[in-house]
Amino acid sequence: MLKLFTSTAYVSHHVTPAIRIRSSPVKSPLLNALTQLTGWNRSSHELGRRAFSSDSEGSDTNSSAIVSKPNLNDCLTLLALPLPHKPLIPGFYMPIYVKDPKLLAALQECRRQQAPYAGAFLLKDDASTDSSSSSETEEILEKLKGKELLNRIHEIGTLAQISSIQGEQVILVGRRRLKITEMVSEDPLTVKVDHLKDKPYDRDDDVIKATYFEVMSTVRDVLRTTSLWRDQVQTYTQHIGDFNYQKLADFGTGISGANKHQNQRILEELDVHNRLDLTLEVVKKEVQINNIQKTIAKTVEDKFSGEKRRILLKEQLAAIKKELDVETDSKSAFSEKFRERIEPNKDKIPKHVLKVIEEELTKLQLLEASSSEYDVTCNYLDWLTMLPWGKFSDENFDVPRAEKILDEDHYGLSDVKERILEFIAVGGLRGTSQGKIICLCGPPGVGKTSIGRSIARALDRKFFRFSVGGLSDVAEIKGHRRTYIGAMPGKMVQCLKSLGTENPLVLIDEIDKLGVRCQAGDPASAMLELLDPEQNANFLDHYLDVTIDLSKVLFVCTANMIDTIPRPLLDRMEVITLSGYITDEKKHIARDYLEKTARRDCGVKPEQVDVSDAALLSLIENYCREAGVRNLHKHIEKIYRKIALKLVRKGASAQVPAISDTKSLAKTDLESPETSAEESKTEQSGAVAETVENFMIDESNLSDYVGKPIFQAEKIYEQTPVGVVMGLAWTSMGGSTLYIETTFVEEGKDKGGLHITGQLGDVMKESAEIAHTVARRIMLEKEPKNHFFANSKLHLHVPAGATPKDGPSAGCTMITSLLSLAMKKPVRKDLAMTGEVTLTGRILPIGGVKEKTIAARRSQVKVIVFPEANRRDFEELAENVKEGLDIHFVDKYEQILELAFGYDKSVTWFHPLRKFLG
Ligand SMILES: Nc1ncnc2c1ncn2[C@@H]1O[C@H](COP(=O)(O)OP(=O)(O)OP(=O)(O)O)[C@@H](O)[C@H]1O
Repeated sequence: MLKLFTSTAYVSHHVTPAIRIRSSPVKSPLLNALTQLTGWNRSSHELGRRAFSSDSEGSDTNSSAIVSKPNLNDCLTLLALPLPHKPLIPGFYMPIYVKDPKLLAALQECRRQQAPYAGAFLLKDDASTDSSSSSETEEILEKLKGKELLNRIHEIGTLAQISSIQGEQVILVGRRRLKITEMVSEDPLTVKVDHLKDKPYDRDDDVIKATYFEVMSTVRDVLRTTSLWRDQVQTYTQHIGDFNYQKLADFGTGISGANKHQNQRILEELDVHNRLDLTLEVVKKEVQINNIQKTIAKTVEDKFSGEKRRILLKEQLAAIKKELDVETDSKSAFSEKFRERIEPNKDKIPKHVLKVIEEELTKLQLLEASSSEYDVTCNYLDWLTMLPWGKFSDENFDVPRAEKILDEDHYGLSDVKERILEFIAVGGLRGTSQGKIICLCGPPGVGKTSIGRSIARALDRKFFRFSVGGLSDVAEIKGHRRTYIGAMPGKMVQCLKSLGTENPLVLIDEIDKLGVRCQAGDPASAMLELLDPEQNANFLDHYLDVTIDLSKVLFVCTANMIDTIPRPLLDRMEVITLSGYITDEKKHIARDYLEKTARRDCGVKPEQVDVSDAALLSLIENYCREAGVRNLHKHIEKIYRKIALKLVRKGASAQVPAISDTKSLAKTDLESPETSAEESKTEQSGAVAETVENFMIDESNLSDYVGKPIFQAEKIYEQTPVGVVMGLAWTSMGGSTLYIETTFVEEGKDKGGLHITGQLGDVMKESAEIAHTVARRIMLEKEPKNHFFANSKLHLHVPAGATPKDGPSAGCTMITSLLSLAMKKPVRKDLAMTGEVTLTGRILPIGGVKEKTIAARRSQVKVIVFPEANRRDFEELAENVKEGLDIHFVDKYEQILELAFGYDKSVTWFHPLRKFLG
């Protein structure tokens, strides 16, 4: 029996509830017809002609095996069966459900009378009903009878063989095309029909042939994708006959997913070529749908396999990470890590911190691992648990050891060292050195930072340095709030984390250059909170959000001047001044420290270079006059670099040991001069030493190494001319000498006046005016007839004109310069002076006594005049600074007159003054 599973075909594309048959596919193997179909090509055309040459009548003959009785042509009056969803294509099965008992009985009667045929007609769409609702369509079918039904069905349909009737289910097999001609009876609807014949066509027409081949090839494509249809081919050809043009068209339509209208249209088409065209359209669409279906299936499959692969890889990665102990991304691993960190010193962690850690750990468990909040919490916990809660390095208050360390690292600075030792001694007695902020103040390069490092070494504390020069963002000190993206804790928390102890020595560099209050906050207040011993036991970093105890931290600040340090900060500091080095000190530092470091850094052996004392002196005097030694260090390095190059060029490098050897040698030099001397002696005695080149650097060839001298002598005049006096000034770079020059411009009755130049600040300008008034008064007192000041226009200048200057301390120098001009007498040789003067001629104290003394020595000054009030400052100076100087302390200007001009016995009005001075 023929079994074509139209229902299965519909299931794949159209779910048709009315057709509820579920038959199992035919299990017979692929037969020749399939082979023929799938292997069909143009070369087998002849075969094709033979196979498909039979016409529809012929096919009827072929199919007589199943439709043996009666002759189909006799079936002209038939029961009309309405089909709700699809017309019946000839050659295909269709199960239908007949609920009308009358119709069912009539159908059974037909079967019994050996004329098992009926007409199957597609129900037309009704505009008033929703054709898509199959249940409604069935209801309508039940109600429609007679004429009404006739009007609702298409007049062209199919002669259907009633294959079987089981209960309500009737299985029909399409045989031929029919057309209703008239109604015979109403219930059940019986009609008269004409059997339709295809229009005649030319089988050898190229176009129809080509269309046929195209339909064939497309059907083959459809069959390739659906194995089910392959079986249908076999069955179809077996029972209906080979594929002629018409049958191929019907077969293509039957297996396609075309809708009922397309199917009906093809059914009604009697022109074979047109029918083939229409079939081609629907099978092509079928191929397209199949392709889309394949793509969708593949995408879904890929997606599934990709996702599965990802999960698998993730699991593998987690396992590998766990194995390598780098498991960090899972919640439990993180929590475990944080717990492991806090567990050993849980008792030392402050309670409030421990509480926050626990809270955050609980929160971590509730968060989604992919959320940003999760990352923030992890980072926060990382910081909290990494801090050295309750960890301290043991402090060392051994004063002799500290003294040794300080001496080892720095030459001189005895007063500074003494202050530091006092500090350590106090710390030893108290058992702690906290609660103090040391501020090392002095010009650049005097060793403030390196002293800070030495203090840390002496106390056995860890060292951390951060510069606050120009810092204006408070977040640098106090951290960002955690809500900001990329938030970080402040410098202090970073310091504690990196050092791992709660009591390091923190060097805050350039505190005098702290940024000003701005939008980002007031850095001075933040610094105060950080440094103040009263406040810093509960320092609150914005990021950490829990208070931390910084009272154990020893803060050392450095500054170039104290004037710009915020007052509240300065108040809490213990200022230690480093005022710069005199030539002699610089010489020692250069010899014992800088030369050794430079030698080590350049890989030169001690016996290869000899820098003479005179060369060093010239270097200090003519190249590196500043208070510190950083520039001197650079110049010495320059010399050694040039020597290294010369050595290499001359091939001496062959004898110079490898860099690492020289480094270790140089290091030994630094650590123990005696050992290095011995070593070098031994080497000198060896064969290598004989070949080593020796460079001698003295005053004469110094410029070959460091270029032309930068400084001319500060001393412009051997003997200061009339109207010129040497003053002493202080700058943040150290002390310096400066000349005050006054000259006569023009004379005229009551034309007396003073013109001032030299980039002087307001204070210094006022000072010059005061000096003019005081000088005029003194002259009037001593020589009433001298009207020099009243009638002379004068000009006062302070070189160098490009350098801005200010301050009152040049007052006495200006008066002396004016008087020298008035008296036309130069002041005594080698004299320098400093001191503020009041209008009544009193001398007020000045600052920078040490720097000024050092500057005076540098300019070969022998006699210095200081205010009486500065006597103590001077007496505190080291002996080597004071040595060989003739210092005079004055509190009235008249005393300076005697010192400056007393050498000239012709000035009679000095004598009473000399008596006064004793
Ligand atoms: N008394 C000294 N003995 C030995 N070396 C010294 C001495 N003073 C300074 N130095 C050396 O001079 C160099 C510069 O010192 P340092 O950097 O400490 O200066 P600073 O005062 O901190 O300068 P700045 O104010 O510019 O920061 C360092 O190499 C230091 O070792």
